[in-house]
Amino acid sequence: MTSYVVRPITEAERRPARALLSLTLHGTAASDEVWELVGRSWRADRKFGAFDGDAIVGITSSMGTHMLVPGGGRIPTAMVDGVGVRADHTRRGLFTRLMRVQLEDCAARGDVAAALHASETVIYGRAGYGAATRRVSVRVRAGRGTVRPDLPASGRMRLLDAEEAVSLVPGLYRSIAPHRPGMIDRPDHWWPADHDRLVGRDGHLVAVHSSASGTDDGYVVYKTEDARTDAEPERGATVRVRDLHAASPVVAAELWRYLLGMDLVAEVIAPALPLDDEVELMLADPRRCAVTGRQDDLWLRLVDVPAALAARAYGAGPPVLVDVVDPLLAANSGRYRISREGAERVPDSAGTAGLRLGVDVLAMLYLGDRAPSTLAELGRIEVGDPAAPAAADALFGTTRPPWCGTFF
Ligand SMILES: CC(=O)SCCNC(=O)CCNC(=O)[C@H](O)C(C)(C)COP(=O)(O)OP(=O)(O)OC[C@H]1O[C@@H](n2cnc3c(N)ncnc32)[C@H](O)[C@@H]1OP(=O)(O)O
Repeated sequence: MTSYVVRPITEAERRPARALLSLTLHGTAASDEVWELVGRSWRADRKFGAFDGDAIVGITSSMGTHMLVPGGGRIPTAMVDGVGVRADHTRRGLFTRLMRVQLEDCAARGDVAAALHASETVIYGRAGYGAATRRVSVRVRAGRGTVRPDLPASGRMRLLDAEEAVSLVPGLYRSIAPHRPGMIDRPDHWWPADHDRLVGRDGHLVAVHSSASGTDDGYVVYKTEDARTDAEPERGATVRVRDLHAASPVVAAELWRYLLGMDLVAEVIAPALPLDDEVELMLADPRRCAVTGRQDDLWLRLVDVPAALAARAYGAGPPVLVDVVDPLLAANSGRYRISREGAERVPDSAGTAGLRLGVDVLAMLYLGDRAPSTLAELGRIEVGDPAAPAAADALFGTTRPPWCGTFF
């Protein structure tokens, strides 16, 4: 029986740990050229490995940042950016051990939440994560005049070279986002692997919109794939949007006008837009836009439930007593009073709980994505007071659905 050691990785183990992650995700280890950028994002800090002797066979990794919550507050958040166990060591409890060590480390650092994009939906619920934001994928048939001609055209678009794309976009992202719950600050070391590498080595392009007064107010990172063949020379290219942020819907429309109006382009695919995205409202013929998918996006784990509940704002609704159950981080389990004025922990003897729910389910309603009443009807929340689900809907509901808008 193998006895594994779970511990922080050392500086020298960074590259093998990254190669392991790639292996578990069926990718290939970074070449020296790619590692030059990826390595800058892959710090030893906040990484835990599971070791079989000297060999690293499991990894979990995160970066520290802040996430916007309803009401405009920001909570310290761990962006969990890499989890994997080597195929010949799975189903022996290594993931379970790695999650526990990572969450304890997050709690010790003062992270109020941890967040990730899951490769599969069945994995993270057992560690207390819940799907907290969703995204839609759209495909728009391209062509000039696709964007409504009456939409006011303003400012201009310009294409950046790779060097400008590396130096300009981080500041532009900071000036435009985050503006809705679920969005995060992008740490400095997020950029080398997830932006610089794409624009420098992977053929992604960046187009920036500036207003009539010359202020940059939107950008899109995209890649084109030429689909023309000898048999189908008229077939246009596909444009894949990687990252699009705009200071207003009018600026977003200008970015779409640019993408859809490029020569030799047949379609534009954007795989990670907010649930309430307005692309079809920008089009002369809304049916040129097909929603091709809708799925979970950010999975959230409330590490410090009292701090998380206190950090967000609540809508107008009668107060509700909520019992939270957290088998992994037991300090979170207990009774909370949520009201328009805020949230506070109360003794278990204080009244009767209106709702009782797991910490994973709390994550699903924390940013406003899911209505407590729906989760109660589907048996995910126990109801102690029949008036509580509607009251919780009013308290937790937000005007716009949450969205992350950053892949990590
Ligand atoms: C943020 C990100 O990085 S997302 C990327 C996540 N990584 C991957 O998808 C890479 C491929 N998969 C893997 O590396 C591994 O299978 C992991 C990390 C998902 C799971 O690692 P393991 O060490 O096998 O998990 P562990 O043995 O702790 O399993 C715990 C429980 O989860 C279950 N489980 C684990 N993975 C899966 C899965 N993919 N599907 C269904 N159940 C699973 C196990 O059966 C076990 O259940 P039990 O407690 O009822 O017995």
